[in-house]
Formats: sequence, structure tokens, C-alpha cells
Amino acid sequence: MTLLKSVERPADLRRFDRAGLDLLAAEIRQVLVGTVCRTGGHLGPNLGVVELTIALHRVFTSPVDPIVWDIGHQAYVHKLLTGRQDEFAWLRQASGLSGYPSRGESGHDVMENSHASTGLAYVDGLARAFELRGEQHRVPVVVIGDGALTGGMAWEALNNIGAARTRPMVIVVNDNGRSYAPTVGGLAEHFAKLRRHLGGGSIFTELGLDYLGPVDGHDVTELQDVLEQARDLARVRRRAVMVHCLTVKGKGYSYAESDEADCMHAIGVLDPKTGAAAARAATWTDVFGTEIARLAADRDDLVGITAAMLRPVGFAELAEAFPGRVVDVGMAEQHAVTMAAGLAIGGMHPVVAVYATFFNRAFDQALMDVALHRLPVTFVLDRAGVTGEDGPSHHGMWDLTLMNLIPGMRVAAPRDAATLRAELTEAVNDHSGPTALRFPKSAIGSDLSAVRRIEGMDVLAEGQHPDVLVVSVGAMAESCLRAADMLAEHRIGATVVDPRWVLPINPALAGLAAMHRLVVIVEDSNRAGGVGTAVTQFLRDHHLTTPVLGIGLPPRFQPAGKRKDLLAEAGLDAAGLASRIMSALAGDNVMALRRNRDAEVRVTA
Ligand SMILES: Cc1ncc(C[n+]2csc(CCOP(=O)(O)OP(=O)(O)O)c2C)c(N)n1
Ligand SMILES: CC(=O)[C@@H](O)[C@H](O)COP(=O)(O)O
Ligand SMILES: [Mg+2]
Repeated sequence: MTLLKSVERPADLRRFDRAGLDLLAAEIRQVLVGTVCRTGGHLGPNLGVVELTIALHRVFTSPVDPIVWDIGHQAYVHKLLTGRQDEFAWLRQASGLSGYPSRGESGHDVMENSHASTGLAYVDGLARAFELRGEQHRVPVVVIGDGALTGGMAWEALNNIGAARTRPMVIVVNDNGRSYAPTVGGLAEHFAKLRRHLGGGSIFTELGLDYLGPVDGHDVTELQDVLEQARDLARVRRRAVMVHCLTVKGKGYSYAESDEADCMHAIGVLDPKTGAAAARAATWTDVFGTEIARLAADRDDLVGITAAMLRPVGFAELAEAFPGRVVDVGMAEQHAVTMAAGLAIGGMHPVVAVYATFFNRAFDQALMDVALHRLPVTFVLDRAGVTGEDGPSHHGMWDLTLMNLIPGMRVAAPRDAATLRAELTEAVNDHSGPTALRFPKSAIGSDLSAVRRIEGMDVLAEGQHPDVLVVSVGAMAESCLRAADMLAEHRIGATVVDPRWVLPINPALAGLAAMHRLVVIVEDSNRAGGVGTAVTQFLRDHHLTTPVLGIGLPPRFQPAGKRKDLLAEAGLDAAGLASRIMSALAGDNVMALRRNRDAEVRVTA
């Protein structure tokens, strides 16, 4: 039996001596590398918290003392130590273990998370609940990275926690000096000083917390001593104690430790022996990255803004060519957007590139700080639509609904590389107000040419008869075209149109809709409130009675899985679309169509 196998629950960890703990840590690292190189996932962050997770589970009694993992991408070791070893092989697979804490999986998981900087608020709430319920022996714990600590929510929580004098809690800062890239900003500099024991106290002491550290996050004995001290101090003094823990991202796997870009923060499948990733096709992000760098060469006013994800959102080329024109604000989407508003007022054209799911964070800033002032800020929403293995929180399925609510916001959804380049150019050339582009997480296919353009909209295919108008949003074009071919086999004619700029609705759509018997809008976003809703309202407002069918993601959290499979499950593949359209036309409608057509054939013959 391996050492790890003997740990069925956290209490089993208490049997180990120091030598045993070191062997256990080595075994856990082997499992992490072996599994994550096969499934993909957050390798570097988890390799860095092996000893920390072991020590936490030896010192605290989870789940009586709940352990909250901010973001939660570093909770794999916690999963291995809390009864989930057998399922670990199915990490991030459809119906397998989630890549984040999951209440459905274990009572040791406090919440489902993954959007950063929420952990301190959760433990503030937990500590208040324990106080109100008279369960004051319970000490909630939160582990938060130096990156997540740059997010505004963390500081709102610290402001509350610092003033609390009756509630114990332990805050572990997992300081590896990196978010993806090295963490930036004044806080990062403060941590660097604390790391080197350079003068002055910690800012956290000034805020009312007790501060212990820095402690070596890979020395399990030292860690355990400090965590015990923190737990006891928190209990006795009834307040928050912060433990500053120093770790190395990617620890123990040389390829991760030496990966300058991001210490193998989030990997795809790779060969564990060589650390080499499988060859991959060009992605939408790649095309954006090259194009924005090209545009910036001719435009001094273009400035890229990223919330701690410079490479993942495609700003590497831009940063290399014009280092002064990419701003990393830390994990602070709200600040990114309002700061962009300031840049725009100051005469620049900011390009804020974030994953679509993280745009949720900055909705109010986009609405009130950018759109209300009609500022020329371009939002680039990567990972829009179904993303895949990261699961419910990471599908970019709310952006179109949110964008639809913002007056004056123009949204483009490119269908291929050529339209991505063209629409990005149009967006940054629009000085009249905010613009946005959305595209998915996937390889980018071949360009899909248009048959003709009608008032700014590309007609991609025209059937023999104008039965169905298929309004394709962005990357859905390929499936829409294949669905049109399938419909043609059933003598149903489909016109497939790519509006290019999907919001607000192009008025020319009314004319096209009037010529067809059914309008179908296809979007890989939440059906509720997105382009389908906007088209429906637009047609009704213009007294058009053509029936409308909106096909999108149902308004519920989508599970983890492969993008292709999840799209098919939602009926957003070609076969699903063709079948939904035929059902909508079924009954008297489709029969009438066929009868009319047969009659036409007989008359002309
Ligand atoms: C609100 C939000 N923005 C961006 C991200 C994407 N993201 C995930 S992990 C990460 C870096 C995390 O750094 P840190 O908290 O220091 O954890 P580490 O990976 O270094 O352990 C980022 C930017 C996110 N999860 N949530
Ligand atoms: C935790 C988090 O939010 C990111 O690390 C995310 O998982 C990365 O996703 P991609 O792999 O799509 O870049
Ligand atoms: Mg970090």
C-alpha cells in the first residue's frame, strides 16, 4: 500500500512522522504530475501547496474548522487527502471530479468557487455565523494567493475582518510571488519586503490582524508549528491571524519550476517526462494577439489592459513590441474597466481583454463608467461561450445578456480569423462609444466566405427557398452552415446570415425576417436575454409576426466537459440545429411548406 492510499481521511495524516510526511509529499507530487499531465489542469499551483495542505489538515479539524480555498484551483491536494483518490483519475472530465472545490463531492468543500478574491468574505461570513450560533470553538481558515489578494473584494473583506475583535479565523497567504506571471503592484512589493524581513511592520497588522511569518511553505514541521500558533492565538485573542507562507509555484517538477511564463499554471495535455505539450492548432486568442500587436504599430493610442492574464488573453506580442502599452492591473477586473474609462477620457483607446466569465465582475463599471460616458473602450471577451473542463463558473455564457443591457454598447462576434481581424479593426476605429468582441476557447477553423453583404451583414448561404432565416452568432457559423445543408436534404431552404455586429440589432434584419417563414437565432450563450431575445423584441417592436426560435444555452449552470460535447448536448451542433428547426416547422407549417413546394413543382412542370 502506498502512503497516500493509507490516508482515507484527514485524521489519518496525524499518524505520520516527519520522514513519512516528506515521503507522502513526494508521492502526492507524483500523482499530481501523472494525472494532470494527462487530464490538463492547474499543475503549478497544486505542486506548490502540497506541504501546506498536509499541515493544514493536521492542525485543523476539517470540516468543523472549514478550509476555504480562494479561487479553488489549488484544491487538488485537499481532494486527495479528503477521500477522493479513487476519483482523481477523472479530474475535470465530464461527470468526473471538478477542478475546483465542490460541495457535491465532499463535506470538506465549503463552496463552489473559482472566481477570485472571495475567500475572505466567505470566512468573514462563516465566522459571524459561528459566533451567532454559539459555535465559537470553530476556526474558519482561508488560503488565498498573493494574486487573489490583489482583487478588490479581498480588501473589502480585510476592512471588515480587521475591525472584528470577537471572532477567530486564520488567513493563510500563499505567497509564491506569482499570479500567472509575477504578481504586480504595491502589495506585491510589500510582500517582497516582508519576505526579505526588510524593515517596517506588515500592513495587515495596521489593519488589525495578527501577522505571523514569513514561514517556509515547504517545511511541513515549521508550517505546522506556525499554523498551530495561529490557531491558538486566534482562539485566545478572538481575532483574525494571518500566516504569511512562502511557496514555490510548480515545486518539485523541474519543468514547472523553470517555466518562466507561468510555472505551468494551467496546462493542457503534456508528456510528463519531457514537459512538452502536444502540438496545437492556432486559436482565436492567437489571431487576436497578432492582430492587436499589428494595429498598435500604427496607433499610438491603443493600450492593452489585462487583469493578471497577459499571456492567456493574447497580449504577449503586444507587450513585447510595446512594453509600455500593456497594463497588468492585477486580478482587478473592476479597476481595469474604470481605469480604462480614465484612459479613454485622457485620449487613449483602451482594449480591455478578459475572459468572458470574468467580465461579470465589471458589469457595473462597463455600464456606469464607460457606457454612460460613451467612451471608446474596446472589450475583448475571450473564452466566450462553452469553455470546457473548467466547468460551471468558467463557461462564458452571460456576456451577451449583460452586453445587451448596456445602452450604446456595440458587440461583434467574429465567425473566423478574417472577421476577427476585420471586426477588431472596426472596433478600435469606432470612437463614438464602447465596443466589444467575443470569441471562444478553441482552435480557429478555416475562413468562411460570404455570398454577399447586405447592409453590414454577411449572407453566408442561401437555400433554394426562403423558408428559414438562420441568424448565426460568431463561431456558430460553421454548424449553422452544415445545418442548412441538412435542411436542404429535406427541401427546406435556409438563408444563413452572420450579422457581424450582433448587438444592437441591425435594422436590416427586419427586411430579411419578413421574407422568411421562421427566424432562428443561434448563439453559444445564455438563451435568456442574449441576441435571440434582442432579435425577438426587435421584430415585435417592428410589428413583424414571423415566428422566432432562439437556440442557445439553457439558463442553468453548464457542467464540465469537452466544448464539442457540451454544444451537442445543448443542441448547438449541426444535427441538433437541423432537428430543432425541423421540429419548429413541423406540423401544419412544414407540411404546408412541402405541399406548396410540390404544387409549385407541378405547376412549373
Ligand atoms: C476574478 C478572477 N479573475 C481572473 C481569474 C483567473 N485566474 C485564475 S488563477 C489566477 C492567478 C492566481 O494567482 P494566486 O492567487 O497568487 O494563486 P497561485 O496560482 O499563484 O497559487 C488568475 C488570474 C480568476 N480566477 N478570477
Ligand atoms: C483558475 C482560472 O480561472 C484560470 O486558471 C483558468 O482555469 C484558466 O483557463 P484556461 O485554461 O482556459 O486559460
Ligand atoms: Mg500566487
